[in-house]
Amino acid sequence: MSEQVKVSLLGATGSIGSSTISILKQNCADMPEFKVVSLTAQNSVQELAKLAIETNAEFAAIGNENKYQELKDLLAGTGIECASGETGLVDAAARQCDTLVSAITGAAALRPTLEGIKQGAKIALANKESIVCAGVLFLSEAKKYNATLLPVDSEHNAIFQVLDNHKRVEKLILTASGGPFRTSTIDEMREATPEQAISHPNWSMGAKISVDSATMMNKSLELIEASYLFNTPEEKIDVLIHPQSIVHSLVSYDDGSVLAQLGMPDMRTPISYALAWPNRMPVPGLERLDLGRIGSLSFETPDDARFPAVSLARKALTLGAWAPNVINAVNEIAVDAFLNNVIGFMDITRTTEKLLDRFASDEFGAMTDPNSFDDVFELDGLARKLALEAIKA
Ligand SMILES: NC(=O)C1=CN([C@@H]2O[C@H](COP(=O)(O)OP(=O)(O)OC[C@H]3O[C@@H](n4cnc5c(N)ncnc54)[C@H](OP(=O)(O)O)[C@@H]3O)[C@@H](O)[C@H]2O)C=CC1
Ligand SMILES: CC(=O)[C@@H](O)[C@H](O)COP(=O)(O)O
Ligand SMILES: [Mn+2]
Repeated sequence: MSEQVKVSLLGATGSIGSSTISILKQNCADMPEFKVVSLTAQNSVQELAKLAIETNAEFAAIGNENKYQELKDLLAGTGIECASGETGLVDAAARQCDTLVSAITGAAALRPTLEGIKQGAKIALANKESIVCAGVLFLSEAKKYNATLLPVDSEHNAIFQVLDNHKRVEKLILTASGGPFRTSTIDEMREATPEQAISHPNWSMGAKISVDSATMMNKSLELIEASYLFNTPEEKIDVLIHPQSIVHSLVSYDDGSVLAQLGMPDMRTPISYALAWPNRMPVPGLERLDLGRIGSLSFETPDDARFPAVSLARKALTLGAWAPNVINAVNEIAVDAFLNNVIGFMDITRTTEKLLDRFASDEFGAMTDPNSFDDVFELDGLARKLALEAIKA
């Protein structure tokens, strides 16, 4: 493989961002030659500048406008162009590249990711919130601009790797670690601190997705993500607790075959798969799976009483395309409130369910599916406003 692959990376300073940079900087035989186009961050201006210089990027954008001057100063004399604010992030995504890695947290990724789609880039999609909140519109936009969506989320990447005949699929089976409270009682979960909630047993990830794993809202978002990405109704998607996070997901077919993708819990595998697709590339420093050493893998059915988030996803998909947008927006506000010690751990899912029920009630009349991205942004804003009010009340 000698062709140069131009890559832009939204969310370069995060967990996915740093795993991606480590792949891009790998120096080994039989891998594509990568050229970094744009990098972005929200606040981590020094880290962003350092990464831009190290990777010889063309362009760096910082979301927080107050950090623009600092970024400019840090990049002075390097020839690296820079920008700030949401328009800066969108400009970063608008630069011509082959692959755009979407790794910003939350629905904030939607506008810049859509810009990458408009450029017809391959979208290595780690961010799940953008497809959850915009659903079919997001897919239609990708189709319209001939942009290929390559799932990076480990479960969806696993399914993508083993899904060979959609017509013969009986079930998609998403594995879930169960998070740090898999064996905790409800009383213990009520008292859970942010520090405990972000201590994921297997994966090292950003705070928001770590809390989502702890409530299992991550699996809720992933069920919706899988439903849209693989055009599969919720009743054909199962969730299976697998505490070791070695089997990343499974697909069962109507001839009785079940295909799974396995590997150590390390995001460099799905990231490299997306970057090299339709080929594969080596990842030399990554620990290899040794099942003999691991000995046994275990599986459990999820406990809906302690983790009601998965049922919430099913309910949302049944209600209509507006509902995943609402649960995503409310969850973002509730997770933030939990991390700032404003609400308790169990209040995260409770607030989300309460707001979903409110939007589904007569108070809002018959909710309709969004016709445009403006509709998506408007509902996202309203759900956030009402969630904040509910939390303050
Ligand atoms: N981490 C993982 O293993 C996995 C992550 N994902 C998904 O990937 C996405 C990123 O997760 P992760 O890397 O863990 O998150 P992190 O919190 O580690 O990193 C988030 C990145 O996005 C930037 N960012 C945060 N908020 C904003 C905003 N409002 N506008 C613009 N940029 C912003 C951050 O910049 P700054 O540093 O300046 O704050 C940082 O670069 C999420 O959607 C997550 O669900 C999916 C599967 C696995
Ligand atoms: C690595 C990844 O894809 C995460 O989404 C991970 O799956 C989180 O673990 P949970 O299975 O605990 O949600
Ligand atoms: Mn995942």
